Amino acid sequence: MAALRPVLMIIDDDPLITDTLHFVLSKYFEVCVAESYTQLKSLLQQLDSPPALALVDLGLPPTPHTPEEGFKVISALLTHSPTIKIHVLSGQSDDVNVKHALALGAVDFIAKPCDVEKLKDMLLNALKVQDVELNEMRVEQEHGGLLGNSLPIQALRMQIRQFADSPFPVLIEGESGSGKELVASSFHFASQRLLYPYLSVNCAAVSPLLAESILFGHAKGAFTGAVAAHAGYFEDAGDGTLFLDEIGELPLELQAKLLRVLENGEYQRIGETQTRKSRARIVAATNRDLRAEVRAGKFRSDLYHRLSVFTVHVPPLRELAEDKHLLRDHFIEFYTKQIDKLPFKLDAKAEVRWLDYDFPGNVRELRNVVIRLIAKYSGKTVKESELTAEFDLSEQAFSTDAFDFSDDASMTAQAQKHLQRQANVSLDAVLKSWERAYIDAAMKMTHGNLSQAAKLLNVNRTTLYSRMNTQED
Ligand SMILES: Nc1ncnc2c1ncn2[C@@H]1O[C@H](COP(=O)(O)OP(=O)(O)OP(=O)(O)O)[C@@H](O)[C@H]1O
Repeated sequence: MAALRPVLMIIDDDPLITDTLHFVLSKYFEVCVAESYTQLKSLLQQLDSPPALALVDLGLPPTPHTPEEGFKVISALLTHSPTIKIHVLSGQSDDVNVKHALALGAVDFIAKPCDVEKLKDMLLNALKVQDVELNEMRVEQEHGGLLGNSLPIQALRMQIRQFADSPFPVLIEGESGSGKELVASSFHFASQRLLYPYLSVNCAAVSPLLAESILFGHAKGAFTGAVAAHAGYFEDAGDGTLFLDEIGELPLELQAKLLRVLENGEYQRIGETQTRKSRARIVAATNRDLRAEVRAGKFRSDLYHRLSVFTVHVPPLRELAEDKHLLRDHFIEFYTKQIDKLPFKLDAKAEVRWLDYDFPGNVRELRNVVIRLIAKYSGKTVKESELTAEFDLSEQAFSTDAFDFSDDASMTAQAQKHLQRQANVSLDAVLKSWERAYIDAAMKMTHGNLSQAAKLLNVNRTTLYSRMNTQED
C-alpha cells in the first residue's frame, strides 16, 4: 500500500499555481492535483495510499468567490485520512476564514502569493511532525492499548498482530466491559489501515428505522426529512476500519444487506440505484452467543459464517488474575493525573480481597472502582471493609457462572460464601431477586410472550402474571 514518496494533494483551480507547485514540489512529493471538491472526491477513491499532506485553496468552483467549497474540501480530506496535514493556501485570507479553516482541522494558513521555497520547507516540516505523531500512536497502541501480561492477553495480542492486515472480517466475542472495543481499535492501529479512518457504530444504539441510512447513506429526498444526500458509515470509512459493535442487535433486514457487502463489497444508498463499493475492513463484536442467536432464528447463519472467518475471544477479567494489579496501577496513575489527586493504597487484607474478587463487570468495573476509591481515599490506605463496600457482591454471589446448581452441597457452599461476604443478607430479597432473574430471562427468551414464558417456567399464565406484579411492588 505504501507509496515511495508521500502523497501531496493540491486542490486549486488556478492552473498557473498548480503547474508551478507541481514542478517544484514533485521532487519531494507524489503530487496529485484536483480543481474542485467533486474532482477531489473521485481522486481520493483512486489513490493507493492516503495523502500525507494537502494544500487547499478556499475559493473553488462552482463558487470561487466564497470559501465554502474549500471548507468542504478540508472536511472531506480529514474524513478520508484523519492524520493528513492540511495547509490552506488562499487569497481569501481574512481573519474569519483563517479561523474557520483552522477550526475545521487545517494546520496552517498561507496567504497568496507565497514563496515556493518557504512553502516546501513548511510541508517537509509538517511531514516530520506527522511522522513523530504516527510513531507516538503506534507506541501508545503497543504499550497503552491493551494492557496485561497474563497468557490469555499475550495470546490475544498475538492474534491481533496475525490478523491485523487481513482483508477478511473479524468477530470479537467477550463479556460486557472485557475490552472488545479496545481490541477492535487495536486491530486498526496494528494494520496498514491506520492512516485511514477508524469508525465505530453501536448497532444497539441506532434506531432500527435509521440504521440503514446511518450505515449505507441516502440520496436527497429518499424519505421525508432527507433534505440532503448523506454518506453512510461504509462510505465514510473508505479504506479504513468499520467497527460494528453489538452486531447481534442488527435488525434482520439489515443483516441481509450487510451480508451483501461482506460477500462482494456492494451496497446502495437508500433511494439510489447506483451500486457503490466498500473497501473498509469490518470488525464486529458481540457479548451474545451468536450461535445461539442463529439457532433461535434471530441472526442469519450465512452472515455469522461470513463474519466469523477470524473469531477472537476476549477473556473475562476473572481469568486474568495477575493482570488485576497491573490494571489497577495503570488506572490509578492515569486518573490521579487527570483529576490532580494522590493515589490510594490497599492494606494487606484488601490486597488479598482485590485478587479474590471476580469483577463481573470486567475491566470497566475495575476502572470504575479505582475512580471511586481515588475520590474517597486519595492519599490514604484503604481497608478491606472499605474496598468490599465498592464491590457488587450480589452479582458475584449469584452470577450464573459462580453458582453451581448441580447438587445441594454446592448450593449450600455458595450460600455460605454469600452470607460470609455480605452483611445483612435478607432471605426474602435473595429469593425475590432470583425470581426476578428467572422471569426476566424467560420473558427475554420468548420475546415477551407471557404464555410461552409461563410454559418455560412451568407455572400457569395467571401465576406468572401475578408474580410479575408482586415483583414490581
Ligand atoms: N486489557 C485492557 N487494558 C486496558 N484497558 C482496558 C482493557 N480491557 C478493557 N479496558 C478498558 O475498559 C473499558 C471497557 O472496555 P470496552 O469498552 O472495550 O469493553 P467492551 O467489551 O467493548 O464492553 P461492551 O460490551 O459493554 O461494549 C474501556 O475503558 C477500556 O479502555
